[in-house]
Parts: sequence; structure tokens; C-alpha cells
Amino acid sequence: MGAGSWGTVFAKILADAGTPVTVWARRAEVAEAINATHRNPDYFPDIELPGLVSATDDAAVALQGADLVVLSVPSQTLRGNLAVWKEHLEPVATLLSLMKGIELGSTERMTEVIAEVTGAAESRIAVLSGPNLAREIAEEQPTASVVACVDHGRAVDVQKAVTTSYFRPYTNTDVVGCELGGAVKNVIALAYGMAAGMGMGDNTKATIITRGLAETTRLGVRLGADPTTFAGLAGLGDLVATCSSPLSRNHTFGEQLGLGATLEEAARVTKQTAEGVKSCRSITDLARKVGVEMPICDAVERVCHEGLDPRAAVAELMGRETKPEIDSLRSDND
Ligand SMILES: NC(=O)c1ccc[n+]([C@@H]2O[C@H](COP(=O)([O-])OP(=O)(O)OC[C@H]3O[C@@H](n4cnc5c(N)ncnc54)[C@H](O)[C@@H]3O)[C@@H](O)[C@H]2O)c1
Ligand SMILES: O=P(O)(O)OC[C@H](O)CO
Repeated sequence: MGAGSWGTVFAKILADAGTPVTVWARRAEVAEAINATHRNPDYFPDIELPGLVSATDDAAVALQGADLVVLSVPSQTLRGNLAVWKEHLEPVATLLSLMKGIELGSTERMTEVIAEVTGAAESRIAVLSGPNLAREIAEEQPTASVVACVDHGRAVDVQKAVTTSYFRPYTNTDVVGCELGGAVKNVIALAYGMAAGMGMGDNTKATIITRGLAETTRLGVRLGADPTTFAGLAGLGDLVATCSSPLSRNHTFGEQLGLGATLEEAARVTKQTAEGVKSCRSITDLARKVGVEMPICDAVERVCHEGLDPRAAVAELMGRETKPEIDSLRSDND
């Protein structure tokens, strides 16, 4: 459900793994183009989609008989989309989230939104997350990922359905950790991009990655995640890929801000969904709610939404009280 960058490439993965896929596209012309040319002209005009991929702009048609429903729309529209789609869901279908964001207002993770709107049991809801830049996967460059579900057997079923010669999914039962890793890394990638845009070097960038992972882990552990998850593909793996890649929309958006662009100017450059720009607000709200300090996310939120200059944000972060490193990695010490 969603024929954007990741939805399109994920359909290719499924089909290459032998599963017939019907892609739901919001715009009829995109669905028609996929059916007629086996390409998505808006996102990957150069990539041929396998014969097992077809498309429709009718959600009821896409969902009919689907035993795996893959959700790949912007995080902030998911609730509204599901409200329309839920009546067409098969009662036993697995609902797999590809999304990396936290809902504004509710501060819910995507699997929480899915459970709330559809009423599906936790055991039917899974998330896939990892260092998965869509363009590289479209080119069949080898990558790994994580399928997380509280029901290990269901995670294994999804794993089997999406394993190809270039895509290697692992399983995990830590849904909270995998989801938070995916959502928070977008915000840290904005900070990394800003540093790059301001001309800062590798020490600064490594500091952002490492301290970004520390605050992600703190939040995760407070919310019940396994700290080990953050050392894995959905944690460190995705954080490194997103921070350092010019293919990342969040990196690019941050870089534009670091170069002095306004939010509107940066959005014109990235065009596609840069989830961190909205999720920085829901993540900092969530962190405040549970009493965890997230200074980098907080600084990004103030740059994006309160007009803080990125250079002033750096000065503030560097001026924070000094502390022992090990203590600051624990969730009860910020
Ligand atoms: N692109 C990647 O490399 C990548 C990789 C992993 C995860 N993700 C995550 O996957 C999710 C989807 O990202 P994407 O890259 O495909 O984004 P995208 O911007 O490329 O595509 C989003 C799609 O959603 C559609 N859309 C926009 N508004 C909508 C609405 N109101 N209702 C329904 N559909 C709407 C758009 O038409 C588009 O087809 C995000 O949470 C992102 O963080 C992306
Ligand atoms: O382009 P981004 O910044 O949304 O990142 C894409 C993926 O999440 C990388 O794993």
C-alpha cells in the first residue's frame, strides 16, 4: 500500500522472492504506468519491475485476498489511510509496516497506530527496518534488514517471503526497538546533514552518530526495548547508512538547512518524504512524556520548527554539562 520510493522497491523484492504483488498507488496514472511499462516513472524510471508486480489505484482490489499487507505511506497519513482501508483487510492478514516515523499528537509508533485503527492483535503486526536505501536495493546491491514481530513464527514467515539474492532479512521479536531505531535515526540524520552542510568533518559526524545512538537507546530502553537491538541493523546499521548517504532524504534535508536553506527550500530539494522533519517533534514529545533527555533530537526540533540557527544549536550542544560516558548510555541517566 503505497507506490512511492520504498513501496515500489519492496514490491520488487517480494516478486523476486516469488510472491505475486498488487501495488496500491494513490494516483491512477502511476498504477496504469506500472501495468503498462513495468516501471514506476515517478521514482525509478530506469528499473524494470518483475512480471509478478501489478498495480491498482483501488485499495479494495489491492487488499482482496492479500495475506501479507505491506504499508508504505508517510507516517503522518497512515491513520487516515487505514481508516478507509480496514474494512477491506483479510481477517488473518499479516500487517507489515515499512514506515519510519512517530505519529504527531499521539506520539504512537506505526505498529501502535495499526493496532489501534484495525483492531488487529499484536501477533499479526510486524515491522521491517534496517539500512535500506531504496535506490541501492532497486539496483540489487546486497543489503540486510530486520523483520520484527512479537510472534517469532510470523516474523519467520515474512522473512521467507522477502529473502532474495540481494536482500537478507533477520528476525527480531523487539518491535519497539526496531521501530524506534528506524524513526529516531531520521532525526539524527538531519543533524548529521546539518553538520555536513556547515562544513564540519568526520570527528563531528562520528560524534553525532555515537551520541545519537546513545539517546535513541536511552529512549528505547525506557520504553521497554532490548538495548542489543540498537547495536543491530535497525539501530546502528540504519543510523550509519542514513546519516552518511547522499541518497537519504533526511541527510539531504539537513544538509540544506546547514547550508542556510529554509524548511520550504529544503523540502523543494528533497521532494520525497523526509520523515524526521515531522517526527523530530513527536519524538521529543514522547521523550518528554517518559522523562528521557534527547539533546540532539531536541536541537533538530528547534532548528526545524522554532527557527533556531544550526550553529547556535551546535554551541548549545557543546555547552551542555559534562558527564561520564557510561552513565549517559543508561536510560536512567541522561
Ligand atoms: N525510500 C527509502 O529508501 C525508504 C527505506 C526504508 C523505509 N522508508 C520509509 O518508508 C515510508 C515511505 O517512504 P517512501 O520513501 O516510499 O516515501 P515517498 O515519499 O517516496 O512515497 C510516499 C508515497 O505515499 C504517497 N502518499 C503521500 N501522501 C499520501 C496520503 N495522504 N495518503 C496515501 N498515500 C500518500 C505518495 O504518493 C507516495 O507514493 C517512510 O516512512 C520512510 O521513512 C523509506
Ligand atoms: O531517505 P531516508 O532518509 O528516508 O532514508 C531511507 C531509509 O530509511 C534508509 O534506511
